[in-house]
Order: sequence, then C-alpha cells, then structure tokens
Amino acid sequence: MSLLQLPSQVLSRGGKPVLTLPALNIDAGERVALLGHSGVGKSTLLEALYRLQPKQVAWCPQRLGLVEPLSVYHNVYMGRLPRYSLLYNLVNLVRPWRKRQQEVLELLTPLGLDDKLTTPVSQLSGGQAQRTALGRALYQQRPIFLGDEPVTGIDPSQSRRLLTQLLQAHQTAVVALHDAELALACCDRILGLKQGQLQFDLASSQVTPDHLEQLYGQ
Ligand SMILES: Nc1ncnc2c1ncn2[C@@H]1O[C@H](COP(=O)(O)OP(=O)(O)OP(=O)(O)O)[C@@H](O)[C@H]1O
Repeated sequence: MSLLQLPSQVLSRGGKPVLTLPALNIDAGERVALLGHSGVGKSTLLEALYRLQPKQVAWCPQRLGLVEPLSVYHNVYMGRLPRYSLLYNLVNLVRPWRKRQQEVLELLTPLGLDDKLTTPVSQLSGGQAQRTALGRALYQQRPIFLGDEPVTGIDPSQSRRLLTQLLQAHQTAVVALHDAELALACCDRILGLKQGQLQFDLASSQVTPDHLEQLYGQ
C-alpha cells in the first residue's frame, strides 16, 4: 500500500531548482535511505515528503530545533504538545506531570540519557542533543519517521543500534544518511541522488559497490 505519493516534479530550494524527480511512492512498511553528496537535495526531498502527511510523521530535521534553556524532559515532551490542552502543557512546564516524566524517563534509558532528564539542552554534548531529538521523535508515536541524518554526531558504536531502534519503532521510515554501509545494513530500499537527479532506486540487496562508486565519484 502506497503511503507517501510524490508526483513527478522539480523540487526547489531558495527559489532555485535542486532535484528533478520521477513520481515516487513510499509503501507502508518500507525503510528507505537517501544517499548522495552533501548539497544534492536529500533534505529538500525529505521536506517534500513531510509536507504530504505532516500529522503522520515523527520529524527529525538536521537542525534539531531543540529549545536550549529547557530540560531534556521538556524537549522530549514537546513531541506530544499538540495532544494535550494548553493548560495541561503550561502546568507541565512549571511542574512536570509525574506520569509524563516517567514515560519520558523510560524512553531516555535506551538512549543513554536517563541521567539527563532535568539537564538543560544547552549543557549537553552534540551527540546527547542529537539523542534528545531522537527521543522527541520517538515520543510522538507516529507511524512514519522522517529523519535527516538522525544518527550523525552519535558515537559510531551506538549509531547502528539507535538507527535500528528508530526504524523498529515506526511502521515506515525515510532517512537521509551519509554512511552508505549503515544505510545498506539497516534499510531495505536505497534512493541514490546525484547532480539534481535520482540516479538509482534499488532494493538494498541490489546495490553494488559500483553503484556507490558512481554515486560518490566525480
Ligand atoms: N535556505 C536555502 N536557501 C537557498 N538554497 C538552499 C537553502 N537550503 C539549502 N539550499 C541549497 O539547496 C541544495 C540542496 O540542499 P539540501 O539541504 O537539500 O542538501 P542535502 O543533500 O540534504 O545536503 P547535506 O547532506 O549537506 O545535508 C544545496 O545546494 C543547498 O546549498
């Protein structure tokens, strides 16, 4: 079943054409990786997919959008702001609800952030801030995960485990990745972008070293 249907089009950024794409369908249950050089348009494509179904998407952009003076707890809680009333959210800002704090704490434990619940994001390392943003996306409990380099900046020994956890927590996922090996290990479909075009759209099992060399070569 097709979940995200992007018609054939030219995607632009800042008024300039970036990517010329054929029609793209993302089916329910797929784990898709976007690969290609920096600046090729991976974020632009992710944003176009996000606009199709914003309410179904746990969105993890490259610029994390965390509120630095607020705690890790409050930043993760923000994933569910639209679910609760304004009053409930305001009370939570001053005196966090115990039930919500417990939920967030359970979610932070596998992310290695359980001791940072009350720490302001401004006092976190880059990798810890990245994992806070992943926690916020997971807390949304939405069926589609769209992540822009969601594990970049995270210790390589943890990045594969965290990406796997993210993919398992969502029915369908599209992630922009810089690490082709990680993409092939964790995703079942790879979209290779080069010079403003979709160079290939293949099952991971069909991607060869030649495909990757052509994608990343000059
Ligand atoms: N706000 C903007 N205004 C104008 N051009 C932009 C803007 N943001 C990005 N671009 C340009 O659009 C193109 C595609 O950018 P995009 O961020 O989608 O690439 P990307 O593949 O995600 O890059 P990276 O891997 O570095 O994150 C790039 O050439 C970039 O310079």
